[in-house]
Amino acid sequence: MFLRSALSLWPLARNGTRSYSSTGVTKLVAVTVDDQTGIATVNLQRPPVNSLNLELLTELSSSLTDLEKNKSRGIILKSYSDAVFSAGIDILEMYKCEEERVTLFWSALQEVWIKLYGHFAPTVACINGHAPAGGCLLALSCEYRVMVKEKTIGLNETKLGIVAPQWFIASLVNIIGQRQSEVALTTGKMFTTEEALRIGLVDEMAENTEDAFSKSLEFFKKFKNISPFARAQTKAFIRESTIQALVKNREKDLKMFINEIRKENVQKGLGQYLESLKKRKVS
Ligand SMILES: CCCCCCCC/C=C/C=C/CC(=O)SCCNC(=O)CCNC(=O)[C@H](O)C(C)(C)COP(=O)(O)OP(=O)(O)OC[C@H]1O[C@@H](n2cnc3c(N)ncnc32)[C@H](O)[C@@H]1OP(=O)(O)O
Repeated sequence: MFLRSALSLWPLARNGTRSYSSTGVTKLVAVTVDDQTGIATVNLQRPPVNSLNLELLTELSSSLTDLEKNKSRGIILKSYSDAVFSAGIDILEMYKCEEERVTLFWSALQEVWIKLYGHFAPTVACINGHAPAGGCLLALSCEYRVMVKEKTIGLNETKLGIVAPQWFIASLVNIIGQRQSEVALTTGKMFTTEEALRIGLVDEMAENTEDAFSKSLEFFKKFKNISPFARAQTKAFIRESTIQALVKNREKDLKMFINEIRKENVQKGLGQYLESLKKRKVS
C-alpha cells in the first residue's frame, strides 16, 4: 500500500514501468521503475564507455536520493552498453584538472559511493561489460554482482601509477578478504568474469545482458519472506563502520586525492595512459 502511494509520484508508462530523471530530462542516467515489483533499473548511459565525470556522478547521486525518498524496492545498476559497464573515472577529470572542478568531482564520487553503499533497499550490479577501477567500485558498492562472461573487472589503479583510496580498498576487502585484495590491488589485477566468480568477486556469471538482467531480478526474491526493516537495518549495521570511515574523513580524503593527482609523475603517467588508451583496442 505504502509502496504504491510512494510510487504514484512517478509517471506511469504504458508498459507498466515508470521512467524519470532527477532533472526531468533523461541524460546520463536513466531510471525506470517497474510498477509491479517496485524495482528500479538505473542505466548508466554516457557513451562511449560510461567513464565517470562530474555530470554523470551528479545525476547518479540525485537519482539515488530520489530512489531513497520514494522507497524503491530494489536497484539494478547496469550499463546502456553491452561492451562496458563503466571505464571508471574519466581520466580527463584528473589530468590537467582545475582545482574547483576536481573538488566538485571527487566530492560527487564520495557522495555516490556513500549513497549506493548505504542504500536501504537491496542493490544489484548487473555488470554487462568491462568494469575497471571506478567501474569496479560501483559494482562493489552493490550487495550482489551478476557479470556477463568474458568481461573484466578489478581495481587496476596501481597500473596507472595511482593509489586506490582506503574506501575503494575497504569495498574490495569486504567482499574478497584481505589476502586476495592485497595481491589484486598491488598488481592492479583485472579479473576475467570466470576468475572473478572463482574468488567471489562476483556472485553469478551470465551468458549475455538479458540473462544477467533476469538473474539480477532473481536476487530480490531471496527477500520475499524477510521483513524489509530487518533486512535494511542489518545491512546498515554491517556496512556502518566502512561508511563512517569515509564520512568522518571526507575533507582529508579530498585533500589527499588532489595532492596525489597533482604530482608531476602522476600527471605524466595519466597523460601517457590516455595516449595508450587511444592506441589500443579491447575486443
Ligand atoms: C596516498 C594516496 C592516497 C589516495 C589518493 C587517491 C589517488 C587517486 C585515485 C584515483 C582513482 C582512480 C580510479 C579510476 O577509475 S581511474 C580510471 C581507470 N580506468 C581504466 O583504466 C579503464 C581504461 N579503459 C579501458 O581499459 C577500455 O577503454 C575499456 C573500458 C576496457 C573499453 O574498451 P573499448 O570498448 O575497446 O573502448 P576504447 O578503449 O576504444 O575506449 C573508447 C574511448 O574511450 C576512451 N576512454 C576509455 N576509458 C576512459 C577513461 N577511464 N577516461 C577517459 N577516457 C576513456 C578511450 O580513450 C577511447 O577514446 P577515443 O575514442 O578518443 O580513442
